[in-house]
Amino acid sequence: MSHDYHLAPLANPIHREGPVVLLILDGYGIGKNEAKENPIVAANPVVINELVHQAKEHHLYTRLKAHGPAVGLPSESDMGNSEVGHNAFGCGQIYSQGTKLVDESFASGVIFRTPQWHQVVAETAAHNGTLHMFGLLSDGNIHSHMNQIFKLLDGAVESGIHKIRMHVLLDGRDVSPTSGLVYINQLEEKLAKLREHNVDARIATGGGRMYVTMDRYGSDWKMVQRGWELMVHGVVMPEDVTSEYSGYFRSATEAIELGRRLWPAKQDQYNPPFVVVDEAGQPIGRMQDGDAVINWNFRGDRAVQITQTFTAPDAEFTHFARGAMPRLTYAGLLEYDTEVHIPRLFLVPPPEIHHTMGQYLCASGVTSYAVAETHKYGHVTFFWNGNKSGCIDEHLEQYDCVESLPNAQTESHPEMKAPEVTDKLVEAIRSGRFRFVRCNLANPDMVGHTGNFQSCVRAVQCMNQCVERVAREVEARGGILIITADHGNVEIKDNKGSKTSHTCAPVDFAVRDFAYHGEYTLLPEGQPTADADGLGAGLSNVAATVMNMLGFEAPAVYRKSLYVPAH
Ligand SMILES: O=C(O)[C@H](O)COP(=O)(O)O
Ligand SMILES: [Mn+2]
Ligand SMILES: [Mn+2]
Repeated sequence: MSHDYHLAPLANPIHREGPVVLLILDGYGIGKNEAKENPIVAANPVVINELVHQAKEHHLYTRLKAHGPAVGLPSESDMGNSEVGHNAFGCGQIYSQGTKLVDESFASGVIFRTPQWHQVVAETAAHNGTLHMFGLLSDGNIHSHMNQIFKLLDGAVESGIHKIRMHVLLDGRDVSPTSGLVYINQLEEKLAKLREHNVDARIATGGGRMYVTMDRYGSDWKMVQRGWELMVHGVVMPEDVTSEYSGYFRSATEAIELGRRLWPAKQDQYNPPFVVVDEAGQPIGRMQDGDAVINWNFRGDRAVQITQTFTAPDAEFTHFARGAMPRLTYAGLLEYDTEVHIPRLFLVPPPEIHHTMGQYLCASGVTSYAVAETHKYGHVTFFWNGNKSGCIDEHLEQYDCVESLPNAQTESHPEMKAPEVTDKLVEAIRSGRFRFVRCNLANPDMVGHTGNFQSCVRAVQCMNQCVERVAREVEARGGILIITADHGNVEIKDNKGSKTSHTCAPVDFAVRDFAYHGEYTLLPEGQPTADADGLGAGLSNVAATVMNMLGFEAPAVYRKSLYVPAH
């Protein structure tokens, strides 16, 4: 039987003139009350603080868990991230996320019994080819994990593959900013062991993830081109070659150490690209007809473009000239886009997210609006809608995207495009056309990833101005404003720039209802929710809560609402 998406009305619904506006301050976690380590405290965002204060006074405040099992990740030590956070907001449930599904597939051995795995192995063997593997080299567990990379290597060797080339993207964004060599050393050790068993396994190319390969939402295809040239053609693009930095080295370590000496302030995420060459100066990992390629990242947003580059036919690929295309078998660790099916070949099926809030609201005739800048546009649309792009119902929904500045300008322009996103948001609220409005402001996260304390302070000050404008408009319309976040990031930094990653911090959930007459409160902080899993209030409890505010019963499959009617 098909699922009924009509929401039942709440027994005593509240009625508000204006919309319910959910403002996600991306990466704005709750940290220590210390100005020297918390840019939020240093910035003193009086409007946001006052909003939180008022919400607490009216019992319209709680804290939400935004990491670990509360968002479908394997353990309490897993920090939250935008994908799992926005999935949880948008679907009101907790699904086992990609990394967990991959771990489970390794544990059961299923991954190596799939026809897809056999295809990769068979194609490589049939052409006496090389298996190339690439992706983010760290244990950040947001896009990839070292343990999974090692298990793939073991599986390949057990399946009889005898030549492997690794193309590594240094992280420094989900792990500490210059930890790259730690992971390189671990990998080199592993590859040396494989070589002892007559497997020709080596690191062939590399570069920083935010300079090479891992673009998202089409914001900078040049990054993807750099990665393509490195991995496929064994070429460092001319703009990255100087008299001091040739781009071609005998090992990854040699390349990284030279980069560190030349640019001591550069973080791994921006590490210059390099190609490893043999004694004759020839790249050791250029891709050839009959080779196979595995992308070991499990998260989709930053894996889609490089995957398209590997797999799209000429007629469909317009982003740059790919040059001679070897015939390759390409597989993703996961399917990165479940709608367009990118890639066709993948080793572990991704989470299938059903019953999203958008499906229910559309079926119930609720109008909604979503806006963000490019860096986060897919978060508030694609991830929000259970990894589906586009509107669910174009008559009821409008999604807007404000074009981001290039990544490299985030640190020097910490306001990013927040003022422009706020313009759109305010306009949407003012239009009176939408009952539910959601917006992601990217700054606390994107600037947080630079690690620059002063930029973070400016980002938070900018957030404060944006929130002030939004609050004024929501007040004028007689609506409800909710401030929350998808995970922590900006709330802990230092003056050395050594903290660039997300955190396991909880986040605020603060409601400012401009026509409030005490009709409801929120379940107080620390109080168990009505959910059987005992996980406590988390991001996945937001959807049911918002549905109640919009005057509907939440679906039975959802985690429970935090909305507590007064009577
Ligand atoms: O991809 C990134 O930028 C980081 O690895 C994670 O950040 P996000 O989860 O906030 O997008
Ligand atoms: Mn985020
Ligand atoms: Mn982030």
